[in-house]
Amino acid sequence: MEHQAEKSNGRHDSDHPVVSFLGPVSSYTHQTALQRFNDNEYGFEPASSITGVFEAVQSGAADFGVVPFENSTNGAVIFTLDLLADRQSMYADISVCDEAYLDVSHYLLGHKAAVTSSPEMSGASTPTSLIPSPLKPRSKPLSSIKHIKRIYTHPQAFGQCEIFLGAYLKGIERIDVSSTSKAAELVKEDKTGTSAAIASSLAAEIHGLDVLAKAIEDREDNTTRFFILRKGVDETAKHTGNPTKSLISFTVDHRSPGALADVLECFRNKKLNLTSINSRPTRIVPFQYIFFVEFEGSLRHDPDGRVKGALSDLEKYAQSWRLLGSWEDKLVR
Ligand SMILES: O=C(O)C(=O)C[C@]1(C(=O)O)C=C[C@@H](O)C=C1
Repeated sequence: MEHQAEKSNGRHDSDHPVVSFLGPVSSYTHQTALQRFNDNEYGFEPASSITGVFEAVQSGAADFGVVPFENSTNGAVIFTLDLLADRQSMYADISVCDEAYLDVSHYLLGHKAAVTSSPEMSGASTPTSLIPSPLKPRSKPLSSIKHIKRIYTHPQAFGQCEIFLGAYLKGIERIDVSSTSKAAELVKEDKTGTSAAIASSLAAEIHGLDVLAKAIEDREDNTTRFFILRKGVDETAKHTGNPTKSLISFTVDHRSPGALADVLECFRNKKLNLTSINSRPTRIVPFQYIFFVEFEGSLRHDPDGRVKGALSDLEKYAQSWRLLGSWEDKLVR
């Protein structure tokens, strides 16, 4: 039976706008794309990297792009921040037009050991003076995983499963790959049966892998936030009356004391709540940064002019800045 998510559906006719996502199929980004865009109305195209999604949107090969932005357990997705930093002005037309949240539950996938014994290990770490009360993993292996010699996944997923990995797979080689679904693909290809992937239950179904452990994420509330990208701004979009958020990037003069505080003050003065702040190296001068600030509000619906006011004040303190987009706040509080 073909799974709905097995199709990247490859529709390219003008009737179907194309959505580019970090693939291959069954990645969490793919699942988010399917959740956000109706399968009958859109074509879905996997990209092999987050860069590929940005390129597809900037070139017009795709109408929309879906990229991970941050995870509630492990923080910012630096690949996406680096692309939004756009140091070489390669993605000048890209804007963030929406966000989507996905509950992320990771599975350990692989091939069951030829002789299946019980899962032996208790998962209880020995308390040490340094860690007197080690955290207990939320789940345990369903069968023995003693044969596992290497684990593949996306670096974000490793960071979300540290307790389980520390308890049951300590010291096992970790191999970073471009997505969790790529990891599942590689494990399927490894005929030695000694590789495992951290990926979704959907990836297990699609690649026909054995589930060695379920729900191995450190926290039950593990959630990833994704951005929806498009080229330019949809001037026809109607304001729904729901709360909005915006994202800007900026640089400041690093020799000027308080320059960053001055920029942040622009938002405080206009009573605009900040919802996230991140930074990445400029890669021009060591230890100088491009900052990202997300705030509640939108320039396109700004009845009391607070956003306009903050952005015009910011002109005085930022060396350079860019409004990366505004969208409807989708966080369920
Ligand atoms: O690897 C995937 O499946 C992805 O869609 C990427 C990604 C991420 O970069 O955060 C998405 C959700 C999870 O947080 C882990 C990985």
